[in-house]
Amino acid sequence: MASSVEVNQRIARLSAHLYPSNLQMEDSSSAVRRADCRAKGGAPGFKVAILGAAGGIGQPLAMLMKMNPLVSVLHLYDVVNAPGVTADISHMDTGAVVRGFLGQAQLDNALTGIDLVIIPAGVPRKPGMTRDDLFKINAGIVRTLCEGIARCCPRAIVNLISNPVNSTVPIAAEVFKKAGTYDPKRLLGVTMLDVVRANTFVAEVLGLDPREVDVPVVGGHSGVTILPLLSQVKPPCSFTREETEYLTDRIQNGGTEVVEAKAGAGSATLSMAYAAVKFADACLRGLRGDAGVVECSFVASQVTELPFFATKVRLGRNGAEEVYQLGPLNEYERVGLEKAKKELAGSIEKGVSFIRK
Ligand SMILES: NC(=O)c1ccc[n+]([C@@H]2O[C@H](COP(=O)([O-])OP(=O)(O)OC[C@H]3O[C@@H](n4cnc5c(N)ncnc54)[C@H](O)[C@@H]3O)[C@@H](O)[C@H]2O)c1
Ligand SMILES: O=C(O)C[C@H](O)C(=O)O
Repeated sequence: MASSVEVNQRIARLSAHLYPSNLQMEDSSSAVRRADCRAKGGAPGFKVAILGAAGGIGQPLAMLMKMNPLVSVLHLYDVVNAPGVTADISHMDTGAVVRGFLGQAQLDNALTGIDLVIIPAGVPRKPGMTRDDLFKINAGIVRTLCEGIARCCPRAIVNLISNPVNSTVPIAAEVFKKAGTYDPKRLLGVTMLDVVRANTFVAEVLGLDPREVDVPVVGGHSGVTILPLLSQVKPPCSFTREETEYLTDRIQNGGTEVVEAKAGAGSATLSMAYAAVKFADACLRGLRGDAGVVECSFVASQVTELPFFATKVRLGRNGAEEVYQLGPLNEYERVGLEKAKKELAGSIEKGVSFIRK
C-alpha cells in the first residue's frame, strides 16, 4: 500500500500533467524555483505584472510582453482564466519566466517584487456608451488593485489602462496617498493609443510611413480631452482647415470607431495591446537608465491649472522624471485646450471624490 507521501507525490504529478499551468501557479513548486534561478541567472531584466491579463487587451499584451527582452519575469493576474492564459503563454520560447495568479487571494503574490505593473482590468464599452459610463464598475476594480500595489510593490511604476483613464488615474493617486506611498512620477495613465492612432491617420493624409510620423497628443483620454497638436507634427508639415478638422475628429473618436465596428463585442484590444507594449517598453528603457526616452502620458502635472494632464514626459529610473510643457499652440488648438480642460476638471474631481468621500 502506498504511503501518504507517495500518494501526494502521485497526485502532484497527475495534477501537473492535467493542469500544466500549476507549474507556474504554485509558488513553492520546484519548477518555480528552477524558473527563479533562471530568472536570476539568465539575462537581467525587469519583473512585470499584468492585472486583467486574461482579457481582450490582457492576452495579446501578455504575449507581447513575453517577447520583450527587457522582461525577465511576467506575472499574469486575473479573476478568471489566468491559469489557461499562463499555460499558453509559458510555452513561448522567449526569455521571460511566466507565472499565473487567479483571484483576489493571489493578488499580493502577483504583485510582490514587481518593477512595472500594467493594468488593463475592467469592463470595456459597448456602442452608445461613453468611457465615463464605465466608472461605476471600473473605479472599484482600480481601487482594489491599487491597494494591492500600495501593500506589495509601492515603488513599482504603474501603467493604468482601465477606463475612464481621466478618472482612474486620480483614483489611483488617492489610494496611494491614503496608503502613504504616492510618488506622482510612478503613476502613468496610458494615452499611447491616441498617439498611435494619430501617427497612423496623419501618415495616411501626408502619404508617409506612420513610423516616420510623431504627433503629440495632450490633455486626457476621452472625446474632446484628446487633443492632437497637429501644429507640432514631426516631420514639420501643414494641414488645411478641413484636414485639421478631419484628423482631430478621427483621433478623438478612434475608440468609438472601434467600439461601433465591434458592435457589442468590446473595444480596441489589439491596437491597445500594441500601444501598451510600446509604452511599457519605453518605461522599462527608462528604468534601465536609457537617455532621451520621451512619450505622451496622463500624469500629475503643473503644465495647466489641473492636477493631471497628458503631455510628453521623459521616462527615467523613477518614472516620469520630467513633464514637458505644451509648446506653442495655434488658435485651433488653444480653443481645443479650453474645451479639454473643462471636461477633464470634472472627470478628475469625480475620481478624487470617489476615494475621499
Ligand atoms: N487606455 C486606453 O487607451 C484603453 C484602450 C482600450 C481599452 N481600454 C480599457 O481597458 C479595459 C479593459 O478592456 P478589455 O477590452 O481588455 O476588457 P475585457 O473585458 O476583455 O478584459 C478585462 C479583464 O479584466 C478582468 N478583471 C475584471 N475585474 C478584475 C479585477 N478585479 N481584477 C483583475 N482583473 C479583473 C476580467 O476578468 C477580464 O479578463 C476597459 O476598461 C477598457 O475601456 C483602455
Ligand atoms: O474607446 C474605448 O472605450 C476604449 C479605449 O479608450 C480606446 O480609445 O479605444
